Amino acid sequence: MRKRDAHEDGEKEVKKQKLLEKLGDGCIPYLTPKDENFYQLWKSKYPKFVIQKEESMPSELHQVVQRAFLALRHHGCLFQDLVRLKGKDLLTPVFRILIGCPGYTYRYLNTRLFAVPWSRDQLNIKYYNDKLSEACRAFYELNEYLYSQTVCELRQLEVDRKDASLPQDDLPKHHTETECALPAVNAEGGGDDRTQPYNVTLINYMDPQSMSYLKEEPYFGMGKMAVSWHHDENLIANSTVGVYNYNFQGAEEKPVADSDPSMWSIGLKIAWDIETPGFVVPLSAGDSYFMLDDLNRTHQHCVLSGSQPRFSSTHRVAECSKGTLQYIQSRCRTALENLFINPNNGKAELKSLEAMVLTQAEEIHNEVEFEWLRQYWFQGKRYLKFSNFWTVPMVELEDHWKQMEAMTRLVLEEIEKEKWTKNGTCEILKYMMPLLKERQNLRQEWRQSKRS
Ligand SMILES: O=C(O)CCC(=O)C(=O)O
Ligand SMILES: [Fe+2]
Repeated sequence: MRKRDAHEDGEKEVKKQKLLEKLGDGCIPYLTPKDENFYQLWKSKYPKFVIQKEESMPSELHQVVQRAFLALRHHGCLFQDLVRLKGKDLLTPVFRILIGCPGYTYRYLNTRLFAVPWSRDQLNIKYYNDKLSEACRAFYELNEYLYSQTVCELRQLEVDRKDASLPQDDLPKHHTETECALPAVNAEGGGDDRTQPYNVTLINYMDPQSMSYLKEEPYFGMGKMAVSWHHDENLIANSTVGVYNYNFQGAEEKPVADSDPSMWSIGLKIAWDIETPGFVVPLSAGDSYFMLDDLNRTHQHCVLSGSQPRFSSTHRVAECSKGTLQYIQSRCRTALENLFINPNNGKAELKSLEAMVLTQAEEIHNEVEFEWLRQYWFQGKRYLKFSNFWTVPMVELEDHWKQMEAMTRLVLEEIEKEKWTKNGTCEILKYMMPLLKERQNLRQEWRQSKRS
């Protein structure tokens, strides 16, 4: 694990313990739609959380998306992730797959997920079968739709903010139609990070009947959690998260005549605040919700389990400056620029022995090994179930990595030669040693932690 992550985890744990202490045996109140002040609380403390009810989305899109979810499940294409939380390796209770822009990845809780590419006609991607190809296309369409709705909702938010001084209804709006004839979000013009299109969706699935243990929500007593309190990580600052919810009648479940199945809900709370009541919003099949603007930063959310099996498609703007295939390929090219194959004898040589050049290559060596190759291969063959998209690039990255291994050996052989002054060797080692040590530690960590 990265040192910074460990440090942040530690700080968070201390803060959390303090909150729980302050709370003692009591619980903080939370409100649901059954409570009188629910809508007022929504408007005052959670206005950037918005729901669009099932009716507002075209019914064909519901059908296509719901069929896609079921196809993923039918073909065994959803997986529990081994994530790292507070220094422990844990399997997520929800089963997941990342779908998104070709070549994009999303990193959460020390795990990098590789997007199964969503299909656009012009792309030459071979899917394992038509059903999975259709499924990826469905999430592409859902993504376009949710993005258009996000733009509307952000505009509405801006209008509401400007009108805040004017009297308003008490009820937050449930949009039933696309209402895009509103002023632009960023009237000043220029790019607005908040309205970047979603580039990936993380699909979640859980059947509570087959989960023997789910954690109880600890602060409010909201019930069993499928996903614990968190902020979504690794997103563009202030970008919205848009989620489509689909719970359905499971095969083994016996419908009970007079008691409703308990509903799946989203819990929201203000981060590190035990004064403001929590907020629980039940979801029906086909509802979508949006965490607009900076809501994901100021608030935490959790998913409270209902009794039915449930899918969600969570669309996000992943921060991908170091997370695309294009990026890592170009990094590898940079590292390998220092490698020269002598045409006379076919031997590998280093072009430069400058400390900075060598160090950069070792940095990239670590990056491609731990952030890409090990992450990919640890997740096994899950991506092959969909398409051939990642196969060739991963073989190529591995090939680059092998060349970098050779480069490291060349440096170490080189500095053993007698011609080097002590200072020269020290200079190189001073920069390289930390990276080589990091490599050794990370290799050991991977061996230990992933063995389980
Ligand atoms: O399933 C949901 O509604 C949200 C899940 C979630 O919070 C996440 O995947 O980050
Ligand atoms: Fe989340």
